[in-house]
Amino acid sequence: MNEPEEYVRDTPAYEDYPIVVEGLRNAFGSHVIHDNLSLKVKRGEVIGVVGGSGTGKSVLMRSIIGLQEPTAGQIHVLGRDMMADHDEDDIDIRSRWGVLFQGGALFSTLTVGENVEVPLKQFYPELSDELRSEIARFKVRLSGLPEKAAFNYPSELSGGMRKRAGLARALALDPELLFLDEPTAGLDPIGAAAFDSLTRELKETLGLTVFLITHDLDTLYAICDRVAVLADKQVIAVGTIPELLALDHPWIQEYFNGPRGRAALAAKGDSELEDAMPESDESAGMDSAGMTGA
Ligand SMILES: Nc1ncnc2c1ncn2[C@@H]1O[C@H](COP(=O)(O)OP(=O)(O)OP(=O)(O)O)[C@@H](O)[C@H]1O
Repeated sequence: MNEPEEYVRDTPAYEDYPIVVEGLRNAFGSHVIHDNLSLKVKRGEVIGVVGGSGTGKSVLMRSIIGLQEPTAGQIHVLGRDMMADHDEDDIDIRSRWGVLFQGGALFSTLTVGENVEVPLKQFYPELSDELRSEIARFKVRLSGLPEKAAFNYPSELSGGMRKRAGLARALALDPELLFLDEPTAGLDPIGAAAFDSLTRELKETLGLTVFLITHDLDTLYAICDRVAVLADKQVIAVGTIPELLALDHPWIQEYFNGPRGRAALAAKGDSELEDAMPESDESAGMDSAGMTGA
């Protein structure tokens, strides 16, 4: 099966890195999205994934959770080789992560509670209706919604509430990994900040590892332990924000050191980070390639 020994389940490296992507290639016809892309996600971290529009952030997430079959490369999730032939264990592995897709992807004909019950029914068909409904209502509350929202249809909720409903469904099975695709897109700044706090709080209390695709600089500063930057078909750098600020890659400088980046930093009010920020016309020393795969 050509599996790198160190990432097989129950080994220390698998414990440290629940998501390991190596040499990934994705292409749609002649359109190459990823070429030799590698990324290791540490257990217990919130990793932010950023990059220009169309750089393949969502395709990367879909590859990791098995919704997109890559052309080449290796992906290990929780010690499982995602490129290997599917077997019965795949049912088990899919119950160990939760996903909040862009837009929430809720079933419009089901109530919020029924939406949360969908994965419970799929993976635990033996649960009684009563217990399943009770678990769903608990997840709704855990996501910061009033319990009565469980009885609403998605169309009856605000955009922010729908995101929380999607989060409740992502948490239905007590996952170890949480994938969030642009969770604060479309939310007002107060709603976005509240969602960020909730994500951080859930990560701390539930011990989650969070893979977070975002364009939201405030979110990066507020809750991400490290940030992975997609450009040129690869992850060109991974690190803390101060580490990324020290790189002289033009996209990274433009992103973090441009007007919106500086505004987000000022809003964060972190003097240590501000000290790490180079002057806008200064090019700092570290080579971006050196950071890749950290
Ligand atoms: N199923 C598909 N068939 C063909 N092309 C696709 C498919 N899915 C994605 N693509 C293309 O792959 C590229 C990367 O898409 P992806 O949605 O991952 O970008 P992204 O970085 O998440 O962008 P954004 O920030 O705008 O959401 C885009 O050019 C997109 O058109």
